[in-house]
Amino acid sequence: MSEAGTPVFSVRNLWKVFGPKADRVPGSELADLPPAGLRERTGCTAAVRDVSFDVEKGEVFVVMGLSGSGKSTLVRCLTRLIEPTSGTLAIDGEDVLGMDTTRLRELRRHRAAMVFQHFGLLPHRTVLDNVAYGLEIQGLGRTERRAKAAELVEKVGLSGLEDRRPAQLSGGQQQRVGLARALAVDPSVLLFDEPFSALDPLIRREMQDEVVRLHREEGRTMVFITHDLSEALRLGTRIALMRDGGIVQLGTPEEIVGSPADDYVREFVRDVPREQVLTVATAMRPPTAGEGDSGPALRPGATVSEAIEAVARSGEPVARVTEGGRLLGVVDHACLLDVVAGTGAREVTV
Ligand SMILES: Nc1ncnc2c1ncn2[C@@H]1O[C@H](COP(=O)(O)OP(=O)(O)OP(=O)(O)O)[C@@H](O)[C@H]1O
Repeated sequence: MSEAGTPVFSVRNLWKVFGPKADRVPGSELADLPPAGLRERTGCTAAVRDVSFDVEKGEVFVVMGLSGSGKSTLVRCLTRLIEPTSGTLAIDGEDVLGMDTTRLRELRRHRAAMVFQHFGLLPHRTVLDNVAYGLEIQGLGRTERRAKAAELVEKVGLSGLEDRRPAQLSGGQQQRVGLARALAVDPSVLLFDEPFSALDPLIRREMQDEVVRLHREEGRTMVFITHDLSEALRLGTRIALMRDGGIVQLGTPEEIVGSPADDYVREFVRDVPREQVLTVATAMRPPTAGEGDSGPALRPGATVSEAIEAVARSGEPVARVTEGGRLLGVVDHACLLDVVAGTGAREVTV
């Protein structure tokens, strides 16, 4: 159990193997075969391979990886839309693998709402009725559910479009309806399966901002699948980077970019502008005598890029990193340039 209390999801040694006699793979010597070898010997694919992690309350947990790395299978296992082959899985401390069909239905409807890439809206219903749909299933009366739906339509920025049908909306607007519908049931966790990948870049960016805003305002727990690194870095509190069914690294964006776990991750993040992800808390050094007296003050979470701007604007040689009035360290030109150049920057401790 973590400081934040019971995790929303707690996943241990989870496997999903597709193919004949899949059960024999986890825990046997077959489990150590590389994907091609496993396929050759058994005809099986290990889409999720011995994966363990917790999703903490209030975080945006991003599952990232290339096509075929196992992202969708993993997230579908969380609500047993795909049945795991082995392992353990709990939501809010309750065993998911032991749930009967009624409890599972309740889990998918109320506790873990999914937002898909293809919006799955009902074409003959209006925006308002699409949003109210989840509440109808929950058995809420008509007046009550329309009032609640109107509130959510406003929350996702669709006021004025309540009476339109899905075909009369843009892709981004349709995705907002999908989002409002998922929010309507007030789930403990929202699961997003590449929800924005079909949208054009500007709208996609707008929807990402929407997710950031919703997260900030409501602190809702989210699990977000993407194959897009910049999306993962923008949205993720933590990122699980998958390869061949396994998690190769699980960490904050700063940990993944600042301390890649292996060459694969290093290659993956090679083109990321480090100064936009790494923070002054990582780049700073202890002050020498008198250095703490002047220079712009930054919070430890400020990015190196923000620090460069602050130092340049102030004309001072250093910026101070402070928290609650306390001086934590300073960043000078050399510290900041080290990060940009990727030279000698302190490793981020995980
Ligand atoms: N029903 C299935 N039967 C057999 N193999 C499957 C099945 N579903 C997925 N796989 C395989 O499992 C692996 C992981 O697939 P998955 O769809 O989870 O990956 P993904 O990372 O979500 O990919 P994408 O980004 O392309 O959606 C792939 O090798 C895929 O071919």
